Amino acid sequence: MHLFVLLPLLLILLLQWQFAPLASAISAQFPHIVAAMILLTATLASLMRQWHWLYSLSLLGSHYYVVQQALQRPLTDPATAALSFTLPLLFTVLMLLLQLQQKPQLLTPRGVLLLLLMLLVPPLLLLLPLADWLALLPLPAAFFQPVSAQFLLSWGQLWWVAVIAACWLGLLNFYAANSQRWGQFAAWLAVMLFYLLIQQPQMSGWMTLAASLSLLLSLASQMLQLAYIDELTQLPQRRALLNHLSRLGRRSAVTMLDVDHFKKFNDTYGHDVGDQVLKLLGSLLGSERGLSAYRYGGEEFTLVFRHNNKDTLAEKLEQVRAKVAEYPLVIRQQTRPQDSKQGKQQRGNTPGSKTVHVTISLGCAIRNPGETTEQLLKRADEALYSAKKAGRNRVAFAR
Ligand SMILES: Nc1nc2c(ncn2[C@@H]2O[C@H](COP(=O)(O)OP(=O)(O)OP(=O)(O)O)[C@@H](O)[C@H]2O)c(=O)[nH]1
Repeated sequence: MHLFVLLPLLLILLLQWQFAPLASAISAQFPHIVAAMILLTATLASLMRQWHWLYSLSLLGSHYYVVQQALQRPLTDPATAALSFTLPLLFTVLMLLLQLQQKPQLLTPRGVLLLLLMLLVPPLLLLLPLADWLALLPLPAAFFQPVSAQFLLSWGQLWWVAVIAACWLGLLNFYAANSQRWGQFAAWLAVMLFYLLIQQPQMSGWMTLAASLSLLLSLASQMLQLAYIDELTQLPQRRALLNHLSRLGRRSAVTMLDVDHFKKFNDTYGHDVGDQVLKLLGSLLGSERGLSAYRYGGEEFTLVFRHNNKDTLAEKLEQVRAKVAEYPLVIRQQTRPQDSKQGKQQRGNTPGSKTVHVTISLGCAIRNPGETTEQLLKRADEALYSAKKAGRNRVAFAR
């Protein structure tokens, strides 16, 4: 869950209700502050070569521009009312498009097209006779009724916003979405909240500010993820391990573990299948309780324990070793037929998959008084070496 991306929204609402003088001092600088925040986030994203963030930031910017240009009039004006009905719908469609599709590289024809779409489509609405078109729609009058005198969002809008928010949240959770997707959801929610609170002064500025801050937070979280999390195994990597080791307590232990005969495994089944093994190992180790697992590099992993009880350690490590050794790895047939006709003929005739097992060796070192983490890691590595020498698929403790 990346619900922290909603923090700017909550803080801004709190600021408005509890610290009104500060809020009005900030809002006096709108729209400059809002534009600066969008530009700052876009600059950071570009510096980090995360170009695909520019799509949602452009959409946010162009939406804000249209709101500034055409939604500052009373909603009793039919053209303004029609725009306030259509613009959130268009914003939602474009945000969902960004959310659902694989984002292309920016400097490709598809990338440039997508960027132009995000920048130009919202302002295009200003040129269309929206009020005339809406009058032709066979929708019941209740659909356009405002929810209340305070909340001018119509019942129809409230319905679709609620349904989309619920489905979107469900999908984000179901697919364990990354922080960028959560950031886009938070940005969308902030913009929708603007339409709900459209009567309040400066709401478009506040909510666009909240949306861009959510995108900034999710960008920062993605960068941290890239710096600390290994993409293949989804375990924290060596940099995170060194960080952990730098604040390791006196009562602690470190285990180095390594897949046995992994070179041979790669040679036999291919590097891709080898990657699948590391991925699986990552998820097995990551779900173990009472330890912190890291990918040290290659096919080596490190487990850090916050205690130095040798019996408990031996029991736990033996459990891990056995779990990996007993886990059945299903390897799918690698050589696919070139054409589909041949494939149809082959289907069912060839053995489609095969089950294999891998084993790991583990070397554990319990921290000695006054020992540095480098010495501790070195002893764990030596213990691993002795486990390998003693025949592999076993746990060895350092002396
Ligand atoms: N598939 C895959 N293989 C990797 C990765 N990182 C390292 N390897 C392979 O891991 C193998 C490590 O081989 P060795 O260090 O010789 O060790 P081993 O074959 O496991 O033998 P022992 O450790 O002595 O049991 C090499 O073939 C590397 O190419 C990776 O990310 N993916």
